[in-house]
Amino acid sequence: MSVEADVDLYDSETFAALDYAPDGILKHLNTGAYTFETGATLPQIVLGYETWGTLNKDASNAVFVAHALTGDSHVAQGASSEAGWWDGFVGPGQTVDTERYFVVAANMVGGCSGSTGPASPDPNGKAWGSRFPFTTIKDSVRLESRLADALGIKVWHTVLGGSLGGARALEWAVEFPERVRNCVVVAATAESSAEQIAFAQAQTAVIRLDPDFAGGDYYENERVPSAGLGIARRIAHITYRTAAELDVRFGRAAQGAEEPVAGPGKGRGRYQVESYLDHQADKLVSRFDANSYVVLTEALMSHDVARGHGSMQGALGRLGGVRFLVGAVDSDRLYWPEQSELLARSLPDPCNVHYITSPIGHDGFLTDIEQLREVLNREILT
Ligand SMILES: CC(=O)SCCNC(=O)CCNC(=O)[C@H](O)C(C)(C)COP(=O)(O)OP(=O)(O)OC[C@H]1O[C@@H](n2cnc3c(N)ncnc32)[C@H](O)[C@@H]1OP(=O)(O)O
Ligand SMILES: N[C@@H](CCO)C(=O)O
Repeated sequence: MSVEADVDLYDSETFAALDYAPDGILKHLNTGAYTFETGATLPQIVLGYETWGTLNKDASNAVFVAHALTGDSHVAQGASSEAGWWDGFVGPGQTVDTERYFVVAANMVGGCSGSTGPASPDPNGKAWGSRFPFTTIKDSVRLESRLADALGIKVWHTVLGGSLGGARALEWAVEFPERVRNCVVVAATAESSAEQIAFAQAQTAVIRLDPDFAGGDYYENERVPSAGLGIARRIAHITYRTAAELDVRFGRAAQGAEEPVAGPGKGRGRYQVESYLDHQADKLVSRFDANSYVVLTEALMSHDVARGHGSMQGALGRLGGVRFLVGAVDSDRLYWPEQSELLARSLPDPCNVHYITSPIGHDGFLTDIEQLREVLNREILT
């Protein structure tokens, strides 16, 4: 059970009393009106965020952790009863040591975990639904800069993330190079490739084709687009793992007593791997909003540091003052290591890519992030 405190940016006294405590508990900041990159304006954007540790006197120990597509601000357990998704990596005495660093994580605008998104009410109390503006990663970091302002953080010691979170970390550096000392980009790229856009489009298309999607305005209906969201997750989850892992884990085995090769008059059972995908789909459907999935997926499709800077070189060339650590999963078939290599050699100070060795593929940035502990603690979080 999370304690929630609503905090208004403009009520600085209340904010000062609440901003640093307790660890891992969801808080809200009303950042006011915001005009999105594409020109639409919403009268109010609230960011849900969590913090761990204490900001030091000169505000030089702040670390921003950016979550991935279906992640959230609950990076580490802290004082909450719920485990965090990077427990063991972020926490007291961990790689990102919350006894030394003040860690901040914000739920991305457009999501469904505490920040304003399509399910949030408009001024008349009706969910934004289909009227929620197209959102980009640049929007995400521009809004997060208001949170940094409110917390008194002029410069992040480090911005850090994997996958969509890595894209957010990189955009932080591109948008605000003077506000980022170190940038850690894991399993992410400088732009979404044609193949990444293609995988994503298959997911958003299947959600939109679910009759229960109702054009995005389903919040007052009895049914929500669970089927479409579940299929989107299945497509996505296959890209997060590898053929080799699925073969070793499941092979062609049947799920329990189910018979995938059915005789006459028999219903067909499932292979284990089908049951596994069904489970991954059901889990996401139980915790995620379909509109948010579309908004965040399309934000990732739009990812291109070059936009507004002429070219990738134009965007990255300005980052001479930022120290980078680029990480990749060696078996990642969604965010190809070659793309991380391209990013690393396109930086003003070209660097090596540090590899997570894992048979899992893209999700290795979640399951095996500890492999970056040594290099992170040697080069960045020293
Ligand atoms: C950045 C973020 O996304 S943070 C937010 C948390 N993120 C997520 O939850 C994302 C979705 N999950 C994932 O991406 C992955 O599950 C990870 C990366 C978190 C964990 O990976 P792994 O430890 O390798 O878990 P794995 O993929 O094996 O899944 C295990 C689940 O599959 C289930 N499972 C395994 N085999 C089968 C099967 N044959 N039939 C049905 N279910 C199965 C397990 O029971 C387990 O269920 P549970 O998660 O409900 O306990
Ligand atoms: N499993 C991760 C992978 C996406 O990067 C997620 O759902 O956010």
